[in-house]
Amino acid sequence: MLFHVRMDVNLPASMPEAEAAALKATEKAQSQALQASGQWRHLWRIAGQYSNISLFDVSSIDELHQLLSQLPLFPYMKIQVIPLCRHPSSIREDDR
Ligand SMILES: O=C(O)C[C@H]1C=CC(=O)O1
Repeated sequence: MLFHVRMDVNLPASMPEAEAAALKATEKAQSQALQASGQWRHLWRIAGQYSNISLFDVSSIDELHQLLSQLPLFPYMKIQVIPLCRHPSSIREDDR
């Protein structure tokens, strides 16, 4: 199942820089492991914002929730999820 996910990150201004840097480093490692596993299929930065657009390929909405809620930055993100299904006119075999 494919999901389009938008994540907007909002770290509190009061968070010490070292704590923010550690959170971002852990998040990066976790996101790269999920990309390597194929569950986090694409990751793009939204230009000019501390936000990303991602494509997740998981077997259920519960798996997606589990995965997103375990991200280190989860407490500081607003997340929007759009479920995707195959478009009948798509020529891409992996669009499912
Ligand atoms: O930077 C972000 O958009 C938030 C998050 C997603 C991947 C990652 O490394 O951090």
